[in-house]
Amino acid sequence: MTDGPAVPERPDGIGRGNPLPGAAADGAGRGDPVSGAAAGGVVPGRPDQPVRAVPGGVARDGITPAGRDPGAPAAAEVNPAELLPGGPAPTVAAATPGTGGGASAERAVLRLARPYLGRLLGAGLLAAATEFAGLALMATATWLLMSAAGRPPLDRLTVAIVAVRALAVSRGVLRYTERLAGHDAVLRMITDVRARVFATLVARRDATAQRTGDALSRLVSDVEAVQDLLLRVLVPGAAAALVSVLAVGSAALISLPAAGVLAVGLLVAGVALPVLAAGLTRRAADEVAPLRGALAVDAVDLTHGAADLAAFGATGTALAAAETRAGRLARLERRLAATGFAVDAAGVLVGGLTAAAVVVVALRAGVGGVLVGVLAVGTLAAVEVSLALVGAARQRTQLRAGLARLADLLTGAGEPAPTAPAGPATGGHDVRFAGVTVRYREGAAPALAGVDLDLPAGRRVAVVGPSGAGKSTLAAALTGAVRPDAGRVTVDGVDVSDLADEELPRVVGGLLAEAYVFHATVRENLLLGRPRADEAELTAATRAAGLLDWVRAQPEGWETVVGEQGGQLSGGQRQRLALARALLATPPVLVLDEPTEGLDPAAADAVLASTLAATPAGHSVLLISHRLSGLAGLDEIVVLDAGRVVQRGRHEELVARPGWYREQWLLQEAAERGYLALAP
Ligand SMILES: Nc1ncnc2c1ncn2[C@@H]1O[C@H](COP(=O)(O)OP(=O)(O)OP(=O)(O)O)[C@@H](O)[C@H]1O
Repeated sequence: MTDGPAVPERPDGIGRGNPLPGAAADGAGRGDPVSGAAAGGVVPGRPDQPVRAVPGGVARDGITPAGRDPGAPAAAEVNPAELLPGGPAPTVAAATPGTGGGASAERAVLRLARPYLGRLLGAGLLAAATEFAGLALMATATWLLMSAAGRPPLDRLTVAIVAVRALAVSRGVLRYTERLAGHDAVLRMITDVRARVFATLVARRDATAQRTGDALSRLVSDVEAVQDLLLRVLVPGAAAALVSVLAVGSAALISLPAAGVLAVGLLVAGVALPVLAAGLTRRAADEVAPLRGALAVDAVDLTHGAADLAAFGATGTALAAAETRAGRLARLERRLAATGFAVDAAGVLVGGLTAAAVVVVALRAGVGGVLVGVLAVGTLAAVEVSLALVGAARQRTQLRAGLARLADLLTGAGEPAPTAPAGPATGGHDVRFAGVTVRYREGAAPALAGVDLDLPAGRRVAVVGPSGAGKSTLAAALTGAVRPDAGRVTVDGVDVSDLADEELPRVVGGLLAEAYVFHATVRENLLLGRPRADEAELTAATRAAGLLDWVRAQPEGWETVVGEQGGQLSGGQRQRLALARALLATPPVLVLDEPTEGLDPAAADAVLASTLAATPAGHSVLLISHRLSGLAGLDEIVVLDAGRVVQRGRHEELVARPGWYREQWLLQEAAERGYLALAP
């Protein structure tokens, strides 16, 4: 707080509703860098359950405000597609969340590969050609060596010699082009996927967007799972299957029975072993991706929250919890590696046995010595190629969890539904709180108790009151982050909870607590408010928020990068940037939770005045404020205390009456003028 000693301090503010795109608090809530004690719930003085976010707000102690379905999908107010250079994303079909539905998650993710299908197919064919060239090289070289042992005339060997050279060279060239084509296709695709994941995370209102470690893991590991799925599973898997068929066909030209034995060996190596490998590794693999995500969260929490953990004497406990998780991950990875080695060894055995069986069968079928050698070596090479399917199956199993998480994310919030405000929303809406009671926990004192409030179109109301009075809960009830236990919050007569997730943000929006500023340019941060805003609109909003002079003073102007979490800005500049973004969105019902926090009194007055002036006439404003200065122009001021409305009226009426408002106003006035000693 910067408003002087007379202004009550805020509590840590956990549970502040935050329904805006990009306004997700980085962690559990205001002033809580420990992100909900994710590292095992170790923060003293806090319940040991992790903080859980509900759409639009974070519930402490894993308790969702009564009545709110924690599983309800969050709406993406910003259309992620519009943030991307490539235009709208292909729709991702529903994947079963958290699924056993690895295949459906795969399908959902693979839909993203559609634009790159041609390139991927090319890469697959090149991979098959590479493998087949290797197989043919082995077989031809064997024929050449064995034939040469009989010292035939050179011209009988010439074709084979040329073929060996050609195959050796072409194999290298093919391998190179296959890698080039495969990586080119996949890197193009995952760049796109990563951008979509980022945009989706930005737009989400739930826990995913609140946990930077988890978000990082999604952006890195889960997206890499897509890369691995294509490069290490599908492309080599398809190539191995194709080459196996070609190998059996080639062997059949020499001996049908030998080809039959080879087919059986290839089926064991290419089908049975992969199924076995997948089965053996599935359970451990399913645990690995979430554990990696949790460890990433631990790392972020331990780093960002180091000072707080140390201050609370909780560093040791937090480290121990993270180490336990790391130990579990290491054990799982060791188990996966051991299983992998065992299956690989079985694969080598299958290769040897198949080659031996092929030799026996070929000899019995009367195949000549040189060709038996060719069949034996060809079999070894073919089985080796098909063993790629074992690796692919194992890899696929390990990717399931990451892919499912990714599919969940993109399915839940990545749909390019036209939820973003395309331009200034016009027309006002009537908001009404009728007897609203909110209780965060059964038996606890209500955060709001029977609150009535009218906010018709065009009206401007301030909600003030001491810390913990329920001001933010009031805003959260309006944004749908908290559902009342009793009473109703309605917009144009429709209960807020009956409005579709994407409907409400079109009507109600603004600046809520701890708006998040992204490690991006000023322009990009602002465009979250209105993706298609033009220069004039950016300028107007930034001017109203009191940030325009600063932007103009920067050498990079709008393109100034603001640093991670807006770290290269002062607290006041961050707040103004967030405010400008909220103003750009121009929701018909503008909620402003402490819009001038972090600004000095003069700047706060100026910014509040220009903000109110910038709000279109028909739009209503719900202003939550600790500062009482600058409220004189508002239609109504509602004073909350312990969840109840204790005073209401216009500024001049309230300062004339004894009560909390008058006392605080005098106190703040005195404090701001530096006359604290004279205050009553
Ligand atoms: N998610 C939550 N879980 C449990 N209790 C909560 C939660 N959020 C708020 N509360 C409690 O509800 C009451 C009202 O909190 P609220 O944040 O609405 O107050 P406020 O007036 O906005 O306070 P401040 O001005 O300090 O931000 C407080 O007692 C607070 O501890």
